[in-house]
Amino acid sequence: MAGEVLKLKGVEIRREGSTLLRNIDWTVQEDERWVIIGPNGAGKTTLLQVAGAMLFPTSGSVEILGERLGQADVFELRPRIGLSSSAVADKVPADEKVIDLVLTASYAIIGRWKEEYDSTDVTRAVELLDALGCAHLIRRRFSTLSEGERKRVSIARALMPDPELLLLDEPAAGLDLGGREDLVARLTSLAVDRLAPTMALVTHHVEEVPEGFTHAMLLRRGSVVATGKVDEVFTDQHLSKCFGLPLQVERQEGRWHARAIAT
Ligand SMILES: Nc1ncnc2c1ncn2[C@@H]1O[C@H](COP(=O)(O)OP(=O)(O)OP(=O)(O)O)[C@@H](O)[C@H]1O
Repeated sequence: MAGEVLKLKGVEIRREGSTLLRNIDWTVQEDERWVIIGPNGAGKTTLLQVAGAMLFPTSGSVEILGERLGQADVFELRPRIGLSSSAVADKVPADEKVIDLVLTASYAIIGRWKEEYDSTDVTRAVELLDALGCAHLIRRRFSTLSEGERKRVSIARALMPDPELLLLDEPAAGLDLGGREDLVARLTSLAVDRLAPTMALVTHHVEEVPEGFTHAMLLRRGSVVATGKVDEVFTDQHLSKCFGLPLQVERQEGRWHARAIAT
């Protein structure tokens, strides 16, 4: 069996009297691809921040890539994780160039300073941007990009350190229909690539789940509604409970669709 990449036990996050995550148990094996779904405010981004070693739990234990959060050096751990999130994008300095934003992922830092990069790093960054359809944006300032362009650049950045764990927070948000379908196709290729990193993807929509994603967790108000293999988790009953309205879900040619049932 492949190794454990993530192991969360009894994780709670509390802030200002609110419980953002409640008693979360989550184990992710190396060859698994996870999707985390839930309504606004369910705690999805918070969970991904924990998995990305960006947030420490108030209680419970977290192991990431065999390292225990609280004991491990996060500055050594973070470059092993690729995280694409608007929480990262929001921290980018206004004058940061796209190429520098991707390059600095090698050190898991934001904002180019005096670090040295060799030609191999630059070539890799350019190739990743090209693969995500962003070659023409290399010299642009990140702050001037459209929402969809930012998403693609953020994914290139997340892949730059050749991560062992890839975390994507709402990668399709803000993309137009063509952009969404293009991204879903790229993630499908990545999901079935045996050499690709272990992945966890956050979304609000089952329509955005790429084929090849093996497992799902449904979150509502900080608690797990259902977790396990995608086929067993994506049921009318589980999704209706998760989103708080009667839903019907179906799978056609590998893609999922959900809609409200008229009452
Ligand atoms: N510092 C804080 N203090 C109090 N509540 C907070 C704090 N930070 C986040 N929250 C709340 O925690 C909840 C979970 O937030 P989170 O961003 O993880 O949800 P989400 O599922 O990603 O939501 P969305 O789908 O809207 O992006 C939200 O209700 C949010 O308002």
